[in-house]
Amino acid sequence: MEKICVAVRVRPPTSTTQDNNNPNGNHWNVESNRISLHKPLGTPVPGASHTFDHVFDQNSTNSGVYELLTKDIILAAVEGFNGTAFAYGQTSSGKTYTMNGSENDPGIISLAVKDVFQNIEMVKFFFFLTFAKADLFLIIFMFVVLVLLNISI
Ligand SMILES: Nc1ncnc2c1ncn2[C@@H]1O[C@H](COP(=O)(O)OP(=O)(O)OP(=O)(O)O)[C@@H](O)[C@H]1O
Repeated sequence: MEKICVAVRVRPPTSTTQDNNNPNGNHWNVESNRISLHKPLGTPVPGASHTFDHVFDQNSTNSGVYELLTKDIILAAVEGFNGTAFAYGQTSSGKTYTMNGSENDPGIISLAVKDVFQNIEMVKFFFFLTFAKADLFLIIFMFVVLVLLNISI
């Protein structure tokens, strides 16, 4: 993952931003990692086409955004690296929705917290396995030594 990653997420249109002439209901056209303003439909507005590291269209989900942009930051944070994920945009653009989410589509914060605890549990489990294995090895070793001592006596 790059050190800094900038992504744009298009939110579904509201009744005031709805563009009924456009099949996806808004003026924004998303192609791969490029977003362009088309107004009217099929007419790109000059100078209003930009590329980003990622562009999520209006059908994207919070978990999709999390998987692509934030999961790696969280996994690195558990290993001790610093990382930040933040949402920026005009009012009602969907920052809170993306961060907090809804019941059906939990947001970045809850997915991140879940992953942090899941990772801690996994680290604890491997830690336990490592020491349990070491203990078992020691017990078998002592048993073999005792048996050998017994035989030689
Ligand atoms: N991707 C989305 N899918 C469905 N609904 C969305 C989406 N993004 C935003 N909304 C809805 O749009 C409304 C405004 O979104 P939200 O509150 O997240 O905006 P905001 O950027 O946090 O605004 P503000 O800066 O005013 O706090 C909310 O009702 C939210 O549920």
